[in-house]
Amino acid sequence: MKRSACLIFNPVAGNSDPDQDLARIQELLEPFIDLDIRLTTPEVDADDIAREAVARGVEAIIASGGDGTLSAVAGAIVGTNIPLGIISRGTANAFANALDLPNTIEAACATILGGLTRVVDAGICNGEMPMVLLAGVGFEAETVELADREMKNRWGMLAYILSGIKQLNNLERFEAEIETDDKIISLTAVAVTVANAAPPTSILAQGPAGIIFDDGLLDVTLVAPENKAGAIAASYHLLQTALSGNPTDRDDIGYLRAKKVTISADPPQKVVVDGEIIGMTPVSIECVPGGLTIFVPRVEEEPVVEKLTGLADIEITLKPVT
Ligand SMILES: Nc1ncnc2c1ncn2[C@@H]1O[C@H](COP(=O)(O)OP(=O)(O)OP(=O)(O)O)[C@@H](O)[C@H]1O
Repeated sequence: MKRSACLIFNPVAGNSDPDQDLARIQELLEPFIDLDIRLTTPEVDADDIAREAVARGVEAIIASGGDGTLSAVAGAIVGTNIPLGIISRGTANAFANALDLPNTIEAACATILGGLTRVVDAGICNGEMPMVLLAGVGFEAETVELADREMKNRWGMLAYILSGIKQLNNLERFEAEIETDDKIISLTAVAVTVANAAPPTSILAQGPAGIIFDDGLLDVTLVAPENKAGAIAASYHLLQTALSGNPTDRDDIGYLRAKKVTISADPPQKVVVDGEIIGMTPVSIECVPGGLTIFVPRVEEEPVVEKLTGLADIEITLKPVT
């Protein structure tokens, strides 16, 4: 029997032609999946459509849009066991990058058609708001707020970097208190980030490097430089941490893992969750182990790590298979 899925499609996400994108998705998926296509509008958000699809008991949900759309759909289906397909068409594609998912339409559709699923963690903020990627307090929230729609349209991914650089001039330190299951930590910080999953570009989350999104724990990074020069050095170091996969060893950056984290700040700081400002501190975030089921690509076969051709006088004798 043909599979079926509700496709939630944001027609204004990213910079590509939405009609072409939708036609391509239909061309790739519809031979194999009956698609119930729902477009988001300024009035009807992706999470409303997703909740309605869950209530109808759909077999699978496919979300296509920028990080806002993907997070909204994922958040609405946390805990439902309905498999989620992701087709990224946004500016940063943090969602796909954080969860090791492809970010072209073709590869994303192939992943959905492959049918392989993986259970990953989610998070819940203040007991009610779902979180899939990360919550940022302080610097990250201010940076996200600066990178508005116009800037993203104009500069794409660079918008976040430019607003980060701009924000360095208004660097504000605050007294942070971080409470976990077994500790209360007080320090003067510029950013506290709580990640369930994070792409390498979310540098303020990279204290531990390699963030694990199915271990039942949240990864907390504390960034506490004393001044702007320290903040620049710490940011650069975190970028290297992300790229190398080695945890930080700087004195002004700390990290820990916890199931639940509560952050207070003096003065109170803005809080951003999955790219949206949700309010001010205090904020509480708890891990929801195994909260999401997503379609994932098949693990690539190991690349060939042998090259023996072309060597002068080489002789190779194959041994019998034992
Ligand atoms: N038909 C529509 N017309 C106008 N706005 C819409 C429509 N559908 C959704 N939206 C708005 O789009 C926003 C979500 O956009 P989304 O994050 O998916 O894309 P993006 O902003 O291009 O991506 P990114 O965050 O990666 O830059 C929400 O604010 C939502 O209200």
